[in-house]
Amino acid sequence: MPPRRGGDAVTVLEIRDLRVTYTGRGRRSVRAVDDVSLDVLPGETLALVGESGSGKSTIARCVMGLVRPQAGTITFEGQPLGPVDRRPASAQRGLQMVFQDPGSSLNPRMTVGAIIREAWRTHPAVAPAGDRAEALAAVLADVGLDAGVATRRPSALSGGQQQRVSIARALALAPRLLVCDEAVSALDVSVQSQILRLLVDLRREHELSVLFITHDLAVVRQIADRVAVMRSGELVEQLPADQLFTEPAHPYTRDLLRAAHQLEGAAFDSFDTDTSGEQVS
Ligand SMILES: Nc1ncnc2c1ncn2[C@@H]1O[C@H](COP(=O)(O)OP(=O)(O)OP(=O)(O)O)[C@@H](O)[C@H]1O
Repeated sequence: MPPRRGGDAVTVLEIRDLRVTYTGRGRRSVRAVDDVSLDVLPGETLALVGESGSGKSTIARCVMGLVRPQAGTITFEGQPLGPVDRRPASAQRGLQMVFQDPGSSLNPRMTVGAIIREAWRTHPAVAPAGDRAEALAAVLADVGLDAGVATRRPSALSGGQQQRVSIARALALAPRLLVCDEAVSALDVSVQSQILRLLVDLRREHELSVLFITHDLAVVRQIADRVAVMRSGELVEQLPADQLFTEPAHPYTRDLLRAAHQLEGAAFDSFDTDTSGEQVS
């Protein structure tokens, strides 16, 4: 099936009428995602925002095949996606995720080099044919890490370096879509900015599309082209990232912005009044 078109561009990820209800033992069920439809277009970063518990991570986990929706479809480059173990290798590899906490998503017993070689072992179709040491150094250089990092374990690295390793592991598989779930939330603000700049550069260099999940609207300004706003499992609004800050239509989006202003104070205001027109993409 050829990839479908959303406007003029082929849709990389198409989510239609997605519904997820969690049913805990002896507890009431939670409708985490309620008939959500979204598209991610080639080369764009779509930010999925909303307060804690609004269903953002559940959508990411459905996209990655880790949660099975009760209803709806997810299509990647025109191919409907099922649970992760039933996905073709090309779709498993083409869709990579970067988690919030690299400390727990990287195997602490493996060196950085072994972590990346393991990714290639799992997906031999994209493993380098020639000198692996050279390819490893190139992947690490892509994320701003020295080749010497390959012999170290994640615990010997800073949080920012660990997140760079997570991104390198994803990049090693030549993905087309990166799903980042609160990928900078655990980092200091200055390190956050470095990782966000790295993601912006990599998106351009590697022609990636990005689904970026965050509760932090200041982050949206730095990375997103478009924004989808979630509340209590429902999608309340989709709009260009610039408009989020200037003309949010939905009252809930305005509440989110107001809350962000109160939290971030002057630092957030400076984002809002920045008219330098500096491009991040
Ligand atoms: N495994 C689970 N079992 C039961 N309920 C769950 C499970 N995972 C999430 N939930 C519930 O589903 C709803 C949506 O959670 P989800 O983690 O998707 O939201 P979120 O917007 O990503 O929030 P956060 O940023 O806090 O993770 C919440 O009410 C949450 O408590």
